[in-house]
Amino acid sequence: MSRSPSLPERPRLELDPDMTPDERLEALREHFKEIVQVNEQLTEQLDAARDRQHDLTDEVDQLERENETLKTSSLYIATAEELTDDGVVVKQHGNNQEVLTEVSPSIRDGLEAGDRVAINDSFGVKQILDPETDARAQAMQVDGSPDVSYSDIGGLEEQIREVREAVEEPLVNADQFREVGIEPPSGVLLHGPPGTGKTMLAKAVANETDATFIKMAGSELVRKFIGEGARLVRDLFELAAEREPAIIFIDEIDAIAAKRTESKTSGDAEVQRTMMQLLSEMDGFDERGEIRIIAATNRFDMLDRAILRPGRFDRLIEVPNPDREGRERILEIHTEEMNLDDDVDLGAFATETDGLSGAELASLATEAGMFAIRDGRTTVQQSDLHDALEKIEADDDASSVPVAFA
Ligand SMILES: Nc1ncnc2c1ncn2[C@@H]1O[C@H](COP(=O)(O)OP(=O)(O)OP(=O)(O)O)[C@@H](O)[C@H]1O
Repeated sequence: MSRSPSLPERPRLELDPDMTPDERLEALREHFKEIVQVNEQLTEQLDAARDRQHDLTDEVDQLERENETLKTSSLYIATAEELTDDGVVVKQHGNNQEVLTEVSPSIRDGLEAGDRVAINDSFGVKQILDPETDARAQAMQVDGSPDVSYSDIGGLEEQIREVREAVEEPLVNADQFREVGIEPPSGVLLHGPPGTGKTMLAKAVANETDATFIKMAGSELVRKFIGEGARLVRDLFELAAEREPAIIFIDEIDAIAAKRTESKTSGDAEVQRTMMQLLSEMDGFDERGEIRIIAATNRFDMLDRAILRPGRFDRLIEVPNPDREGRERILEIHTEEMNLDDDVDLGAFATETDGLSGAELASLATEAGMFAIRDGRTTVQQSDLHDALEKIEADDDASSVPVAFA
């Protein structure tokens, strides 16, 4: 560091009593000149000192910022598992270490079990992570106990049987598979038109096996989390390992596993990376314990065949639109809580709803209820069902105007 220059000497005025008035005046002028000179030198030094001070302040700011970054980067991510009178039980991500730690009252007030938190080296909770800024939390929907059961699903008996065999059995009777010496299917792919109950099937199997349901939507990975897809897929499997038994559900898998196109845009490269990560997670799946993986797609034709190879999504289950009996059962399920007039014949009505999906039948039931309310009634009549069907078909026609494929 450079040393600051020493201050100029203070000029001295030496007046001799024998001096003539002219000589005294001359001496005073000389002294004045010296003072002005020293003043100039001091002003220059002061300016230089100010510049230096400025530089040093910048340097201090910079160091403070670096210090902050160093401090924050040494925080670890954990989940607050349980709030007790003695403190908070946190589980660190990555190594699953659980510790009981103390937390300041200000943080404690806003903390809830299940929150993701940042902890320091000594496990002190430093901050609650804002779910809005947490891509992992945004990209994954985690449900400890989904409230869908097999009996809520209409018309998919064969599909339920297959899902139970491929997903539920290996989770519940892992020993039996081991003893017989066969590997259960790695991944199950549900394919079929929109709104036919694919998500319901995955949730129901999680519910039935007391597994955590973790959903990730392929389309969001490529639209919302550009550049983070591969990392989020890794996080997905990591989270499942933390929460096992777990069902990973990847909806709209076609968004990340579509056939390779000729174009080599950076977007494609990113999607490729995400898919490669998914494949490598699935290939290393055997050691993963009680985790099963289910994916769904409405665009089976678009899928890259690489994901269908043995050891990956090797059990395909088609989930079609419901047949007449299926539609009747779905209508029964969705009108169960409704006040239906005695004249309502769901069996007959089901015949008229050919081509409707489960989701459309569910909203048809709600619409019928709305027609009854509009008419000032508290019971739903057969005519309300017909009106609702007309409305749904009209909405359908309006929305089937061709749109550019995104
Ligand atoms: N088979 C069914 N039985 C009862 N309800 C159904 C059925 N299929 C769909 N539904 C109703 O439609 C809603 C949407 O269904 P779900 O999300 O499971 O469809 P999906 O096949 O996953 O659709 P998408 O392919 O659009 O994601 C359900 O919440 C339910 O109300």
